[in-house]
Amino acid sequence: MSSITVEGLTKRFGETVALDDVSFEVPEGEFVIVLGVSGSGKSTLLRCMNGLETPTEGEIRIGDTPVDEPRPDIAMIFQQHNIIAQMNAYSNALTGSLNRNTFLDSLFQRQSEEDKLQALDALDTVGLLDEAQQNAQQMSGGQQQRVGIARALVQDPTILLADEPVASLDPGSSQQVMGYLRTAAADRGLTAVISLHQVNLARKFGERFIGLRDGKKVFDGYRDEFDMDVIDDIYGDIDTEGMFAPDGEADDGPGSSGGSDDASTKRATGGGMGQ
Ligand SMILES: Nc1ncnc2c1ncn2[C@@H]1O[C@H](COP(=O)(O)OP(=O)(O)OP(=O)(O)O)[C@@H](O)[C@H]1O
Repeated sequence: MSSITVEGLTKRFGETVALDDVSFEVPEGEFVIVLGVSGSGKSTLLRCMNGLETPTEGEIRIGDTPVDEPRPDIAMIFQQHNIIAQMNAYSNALTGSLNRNTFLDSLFQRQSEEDKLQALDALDTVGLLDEAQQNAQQMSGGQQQRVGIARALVQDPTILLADEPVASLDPGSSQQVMGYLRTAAADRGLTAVISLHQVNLARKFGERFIGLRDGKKVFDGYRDEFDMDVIDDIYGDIDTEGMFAPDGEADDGPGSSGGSDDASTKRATGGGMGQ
């Protein structure tokens, strides 16, 4: 069972309350986007879910098992994808199998045929099979993040977490990466929790949304409830203009829901935005 339960999660760093009694459940296979301004607690939530931070109070469970350390069935994609620039896309993707192989086996690429096929399959999933032999340093930021997704898939997780995976990408690449993330999660039945700060990307690719504000959960609901009042609740007095990244001209990649992007339409027409 790869459902996620977050129960009464509080995380304090000294005097700072990064998360304040946050609870929610994510059923197996659901694709959830966490939204909030900088400092609202998104990274801390994902780091607790991945076992990288220990809750001050409360608990995270995968199925019935508490998460108290990083584990191979939970893959995490970061804003800085940390792929190895000198290695090609295939070798980078293959490092996702590190947890199943010794360091020496990995160093000399003595992984099993199954692991190697999995690396090629993961590159195919993110549209980079033809670039498998290309050095990562020659790839664009968006392609490098797609290699990061492939590496996470080779880990063979049941849970996929991504902390602002498109924060450093241009709008076109952001849409492509979100499309591939969505497709990868759907095709493999992964339970996915992705943090974002661009509202229009969230609306385009998300099905369920969790809003954090000052460490508290202020919204938890689905596309039909995620309206401008909710966006105001999450972002408060903050000017949300910059969070509506313009739509890119690049191909959206697979998985784009093509859902209406009326939030950005409202921005363009000046209607309904809380200031
Ligand atoms: N290791 C830490 N030590 C001290 N304070 C921390 C630490 N990590 C996070 N915080 C604080 O906890 C709060 C929530 O931070 P967090 O990084 O989770 O927010 P965020 O929504 O992910 O922001 P951003 O989008 O800027 O990454 C902030 O006030 C932050 O300064």
